Parts: sequence; structure tokens; C-alpha cells
Amino acid sequence: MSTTTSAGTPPGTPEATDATTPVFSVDGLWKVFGPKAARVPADPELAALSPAELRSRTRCTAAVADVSFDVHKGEVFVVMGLSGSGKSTLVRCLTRLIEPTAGSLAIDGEDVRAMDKSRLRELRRHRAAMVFQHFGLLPHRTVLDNVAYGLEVQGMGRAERRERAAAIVAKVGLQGLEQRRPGQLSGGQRQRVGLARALAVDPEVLLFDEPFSALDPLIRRDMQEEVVRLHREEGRTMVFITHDLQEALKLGDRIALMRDGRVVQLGTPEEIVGSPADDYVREFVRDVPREQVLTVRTAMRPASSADEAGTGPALRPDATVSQAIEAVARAGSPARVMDDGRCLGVVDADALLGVVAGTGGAPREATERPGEADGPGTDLAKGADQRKEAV
Ligand SMILES: Nc1ncnc2c1ncn2[C@@H]1O[C@H](COP(=O)(O)OP(=O)(O)OP(=O)(O)O)[C@@H](O)[C@H]1O
Repeated sequence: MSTTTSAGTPPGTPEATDATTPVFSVDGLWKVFGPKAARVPADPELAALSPAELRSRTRCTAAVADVSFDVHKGEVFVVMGLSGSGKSTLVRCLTRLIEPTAGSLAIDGEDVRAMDKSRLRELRRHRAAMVFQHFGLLPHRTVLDNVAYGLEVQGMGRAERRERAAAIVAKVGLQGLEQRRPGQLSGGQRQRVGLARALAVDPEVLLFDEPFSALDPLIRRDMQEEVVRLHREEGRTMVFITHDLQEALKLGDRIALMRDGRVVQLGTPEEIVGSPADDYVREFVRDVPREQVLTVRTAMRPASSADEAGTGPALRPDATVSQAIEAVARAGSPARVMDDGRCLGVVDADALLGVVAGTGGAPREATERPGEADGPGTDLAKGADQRKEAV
């Protein structure tokens, strides 16, 4: 976790931060591949072109085009989009594995674009660890030594790093396999080693680049649950790339949906499914079971009488519509949405059906537009926990 410093920041230490400083703050970020790339973001006419027009006019590709968002402490921030939409380029720009063309980028308030080589190395080794799709394990080392590798690079002594690595290996469920080599493991086990290796250096933020896309569906689900569990237990900040909507909905507190290098919508899963920003997003989420993502707030109305506010099954405000349907069906009466003993409203069968049919209900909060990134409210964050159980 980041440290808070008082007046003045000595060289080599993080800038002063507080709980509200975003972990990553990205503003107007561009990555353009091609000749004279820097002219594209600098010229409003070129910057506004479609990918095909830009390519034919300049032979350039804007892999990331004017992207802005903040990643807040403790959230799982998902970058989702189809192949070629710019996800990997964007996430690699965060630690300058790919050099951005324009825009600003900060970690804990510190300018990443101004970092020198040694500061960047420190950023990648200690502060933002990456988990890759293809594991990147060292084939001749044991599981334990692969996990300890990052600590070795950091200069930690052998006994200490092996002890630390053993604890992390156990944490990701690989006890007993410490002495195996990667070739003797299944794909899921190898990905757990990759995860353990990233966790071993205790980074402030974990960056996942489509880590589970090569795994078969059952193992993939196991790994997703592992991430949910780790996040719940440790509250570590995570940035997670995926092209899989179900994965994004399951893991994300907020999702940035990318198309052609741009973020077309940034919001909670409930906002993205309940109020798609445009036809592209609407089409993207068309087949999502709305009742598993939207919460009862979407379907809630004020109680019509004191009697209605005082009887009927009670639900939490972050219960999903699906959970509410079950409660209402069992009771044969509307359910009350209760918070701290107070009745916020009621949900009845008609309103719940309207949500399922897509004819009623939209999230209470307005969806953020790209560039208006803000943290999830407590309610929405709680809603995310419920959803992680449900999806
Ligand atoms: N080194 C490069 N040179 C030129 N163009 C590139 C380069 N790297 C990526 N691109 C282009 O930038 C765009 C975004 O690529 P990127 O790999 O970031 O997408 P992605 O969403 O991560 O895709 P995938 O899910 O397939 O990995 C694509 O059009 C790609 O062809």
C-alpha cells in the first residue's frame, strides 16, 4: 500500500497521498502506432477521425485514443472490449511497458511519464505487478522458486524469500506442489503460480492481462473465484483486462468498455447493463440476464401505506432482482427494501418482471460518461459483492 508522507517528498518515495488519491489517474491518454504518431493527438482534425480514415490519411493506428479514468484504492477496475479495441495497449501504458504518445498518467499522484529508468523499474517490481495470459514462468525453476523470483530480484535473502513464497503458494491453493516444475502442472495451476508470483512482491496494484482466457471454462471459473476471494480478503486494487463480458460483470466494481481505442462507457456493471450509453453497448449487453446484475433499487417504489412499509419479506438494497423475485414469489406479496431498520421502498412482482423484460427500471445513479471517472459509491460497491455471488 502507498505511504502517506508529510511536507516534501524525498526523491525515490511516493508523492504524498491520502485515501482519496486515485491509485492510477489517467487523463487524455493516447497511444498511436505509426509514422509521426505525435501529430495525431496534437491535431483535433486527425484526432477526430475514425480508425479507417486515420489509417488511410496517416498510416497510423490510435490503439488508445483520448482515454481518461481513475482507478480507486481497493477496486477491481475491468478494461473490457473486443479483440483489437486497445485493452492490452492501455494497460501496458500504465507502467510504460508501452510508451504513451500523449496525455497524463499518475500513480498515487506521482507522474509516471516523468519517471526515470530506475523509478520505472521500482514501479514495475514493487508497486504494479502484472499477471500475464501466458504465465511467463521460468521452466527450470520449481513452483516455490518461481514465486520467490520477484523477491530475489528485489534483493531479499534466500531463507526469507522462500518462507514468504511458501506462504503465498499456500494462499493460492498450491500446497504440496512447491517442488514441481511448471511443465508438471495443469494450465490452471500454472496460472495460480503466476498469480502467486505477482502477489509475492505485495504490490499496491495487480494488473491482469486476460489471465484466464486460455483456461478451460471450469478452471477459469475457479480462477475467477480465486480472484474474488483474494480481493475480498485483501482488498487489493486490481486492473483486469478481459474480452469476456461475463468475466467483467463477475469481477468488476467498475468496467471501462473500449471500442477502437476509446472508452465508450465507464460504469458499474449495473449501470452498463441497466443504462447502456449507446447502441454498441446495448448490443454488447443484450444477452446478459439483467436480473442477476441489477439490484432491487432499480425496481423499487415508495411504500403505499404504513402497512406495506411494515410487512412482507425484507431485502437489502444491494440484493439482486433475481434474489428479490425469489423472495416475492415465496411470500406472495411485495418485499420491503430495508436499510438499517428503515424501509427505503418496496418491490412488487410487476416491477421485477419489468426489469427482467427490459421494459422497466434503470439504475438510480446516472452512468458516468467517459472522462468523468469517479469512485463507486458505497452502495454500489456493496452491490458488487452481491453480484459476485450471483453471476
Ligand atoms: N506494435 C504495434 N504496432 C502497430 N499497431 C499495433 C501495435 N500493437 C497493437 N497495435 C494495434 O493497436 C490496436 C489495439 O491493440 P491491442 O493489442 O491493444 O488490442 P486488445 O484489445 O488488447 O486486443 P486483444 O484482445 O486481441 O489482445 C489494434 O488495432 C492493433 O493492431
